[in-house]
Amino acid sequence: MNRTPFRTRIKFCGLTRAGDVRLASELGVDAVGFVFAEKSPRRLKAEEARAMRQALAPLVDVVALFMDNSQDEVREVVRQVRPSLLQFHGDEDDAFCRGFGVQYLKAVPMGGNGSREDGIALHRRYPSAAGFLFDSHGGGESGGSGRTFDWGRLPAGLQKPFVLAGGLTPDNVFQAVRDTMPWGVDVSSGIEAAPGVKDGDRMRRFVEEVRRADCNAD
Ligand SMILES: O=C(O)c1ccccc1NCC(=O)[C@H](O)[C@H](O)COP(=O)(O)O
Repeated sequence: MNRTPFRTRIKFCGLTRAGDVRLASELGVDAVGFVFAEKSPRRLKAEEARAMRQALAPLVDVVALFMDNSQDEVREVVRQVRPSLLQFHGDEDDAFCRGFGVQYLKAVPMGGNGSREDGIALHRRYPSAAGFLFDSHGGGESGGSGRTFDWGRLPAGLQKPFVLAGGLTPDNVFQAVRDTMPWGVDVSSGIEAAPGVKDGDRMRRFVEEVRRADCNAD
């Protein structure tokens, strides 16, 4: 039985309820994402995220997600929530993203008819990034859309880990992992009953399907 070279990491994003945070931990996800982007229906206040952090089991990371938030807003979330990773979804540059003393992922818009991103150019633009998150939004648009993009447009020449996002569900994530072999996968809408309200059965099935893809157990 051939296996993927490593265990595909899983990030559940846009959690707003402590019970969903606890269940995500127990299902074995690697990270939960708290959204602080202003336009998001899943947006949290720093103190809400800090409180929800208490529901996390050990060995599960917190990712704080921003979209062109101010430096003060990011600093306040870092102070209160203590995320292990930041995710920047807007037009933030490398100098801004690395300015908080926390590793970061840069979200890369793959929606619209933009030209295929060049991996080398991405590394030059974001030399401090720990990795990239390729998502289905267009430039300047929010994430959490529930839409996929053409995975064949993922850039070549990437030297850093990448996370695949955008419209993943329990029904397509097996193929997404097999087709793209990402470092990790990220999901929000695909495990929801409503924006910010996660569905336990969809959460469980999503994790099972990623594990099945890793074991290549067709
Ligand atoms: O999730 C949001 O509401 C959101 C709002 C503004 C900027 C980014 C946002 N989410 C970014 C994420 O990492 C999502 O998990 C990602 O876009 C995938 O979302 P989905 O297609 O719903 O699985």
